[in-house]
Amino acid sequence: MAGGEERTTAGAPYPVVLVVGPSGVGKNAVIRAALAQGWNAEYVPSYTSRPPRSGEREGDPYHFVSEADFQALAQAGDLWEWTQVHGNWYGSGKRALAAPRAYAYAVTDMDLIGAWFVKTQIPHDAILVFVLPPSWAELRRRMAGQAGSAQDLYRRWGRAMREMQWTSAADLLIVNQDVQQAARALRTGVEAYRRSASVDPPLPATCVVEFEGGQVPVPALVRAGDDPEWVCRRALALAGPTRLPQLIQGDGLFDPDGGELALEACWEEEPGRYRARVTVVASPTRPPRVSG
Ligand SMILES: Nc1nc2c(ncn2[C@@H]2O[C@H](COP(=O)(O)OP(=O)(O)O)[C@@H](O)[C@H]2O)c(=O)[nH]1
Ligand SMILES: Nc1ncnc2c1ncn2[C@@H]1O[C@H](COP(=O)(O)OP(=O)(O)O)[C@@H](O)[C@H]1O
Repeated sequence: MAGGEERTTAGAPYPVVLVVGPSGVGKNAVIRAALAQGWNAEYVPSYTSRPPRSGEREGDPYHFVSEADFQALAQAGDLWEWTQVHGNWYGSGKRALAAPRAYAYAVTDMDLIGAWFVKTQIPHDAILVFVLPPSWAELRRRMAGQAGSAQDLYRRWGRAMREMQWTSAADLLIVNQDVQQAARALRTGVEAYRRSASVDPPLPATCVVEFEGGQVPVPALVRAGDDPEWVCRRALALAGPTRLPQLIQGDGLFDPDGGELALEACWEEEPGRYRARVTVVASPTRPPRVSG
C-alpha cells in the first residue's frame, strides 16, 4: 500500500495507529482508502504464515513468510507480538513499527489482543481504532465473502462476537458503512485524538453524558487533562448499551438511527467526570435543516 502525498520531516516522532475490528469489517479497505485520500501515514505490513490471496503480493497487505521463517523471526525477537488466527500466524515487526519515518503516523491492522498489548507498551504513542460494521447482516455478508467454508465462517463469527465486546477499549470508533466516509473519519478522528491526548497515563473513569431528558453512564478510558469536548465525543461514541453507539463521522455526531446530534456544551464537572449537553438536530422523522 502506498502512503499519502503529504509528508513531515524525516525522523520525526510519530504515533502508531492500530486498526482493529472483526474479520471482514473492512479494516484494510478503510486503511487503503485513507491512504489514497492523502493521509499522512505509512502502512506497516505485519508478517504472516498464511498464503497470499488473489490480488495480494509481498508487502501488500503482509510480508508473506513460511511457518518456519515466522518461527525464526519470533525466536530472534524480531516480532513485537504475535498470535495465531484462523490457523495462521501473524506478527508485527518490532523494528518496522518502531523506526522513525517520513510520515506523521504508522498504521497497521491487528487483532484486538495484539493491539491492546502494543497499546500497553506505548500508551501515549498508540491509537487504537475499532472499526464497526453498519449492521450484523452486512458484517455477515462481507465475512462470508472472505470465509473459505461454512465452518470457517462460523469460526470468524465467534471471534467477531468476542471482539465486539471490547469496543470500549478503543480510542476511536468508526463505522464502516461507506468506505470513503469511514476513511475520512479515521483521518480526522486520529488527528482530533492526537490533539487532545495528554502525557498522563490513561485512567479508567466514568463519564456521565447528559442528554435531553436523561443521563447515560458511560464507561470510558479518560486521561487526566483530556479536552472535555473530546472526552464527551468519545463518551457519546460509546453510549448506548444495547445498540450500535452514536457514531463519530467527520466532525459531526450521528445517531445510528439516522439522526444527527449537535454537541452544545461539555464540561468536566469534577476530575474524571464529564457532562455533555446534546440535542438532536435532524432525525429520520425530523428532516435535516437545509441551509441557504
Ligand atoms: N496480533 C496480530 N494480529 C494481526 C496482525 N496482522 C494481522 N492480524 C490480524 O489477523 C487476523 C486475520 O487477518 P487476515 O489474514 O487479513 O484475514 P481476514 O480476517 O480474513 O482479513 C485479523 O484479525 C488481523 O487484524 C499482527 O501483526 N498481529
Ligand atoms: N464500506 C464497505 N462497503 C461494502 N463493502 C466493503 C466495505 N468495506 C469493505 N468492504 C468489503 O468487505 C470485504 C472485507 O474487507 P477487508 O478490508 O478485507 O476487511 P478486513 O481487513 O477487516 O478483514 C472486502 O470484500 C471489501 O471489499
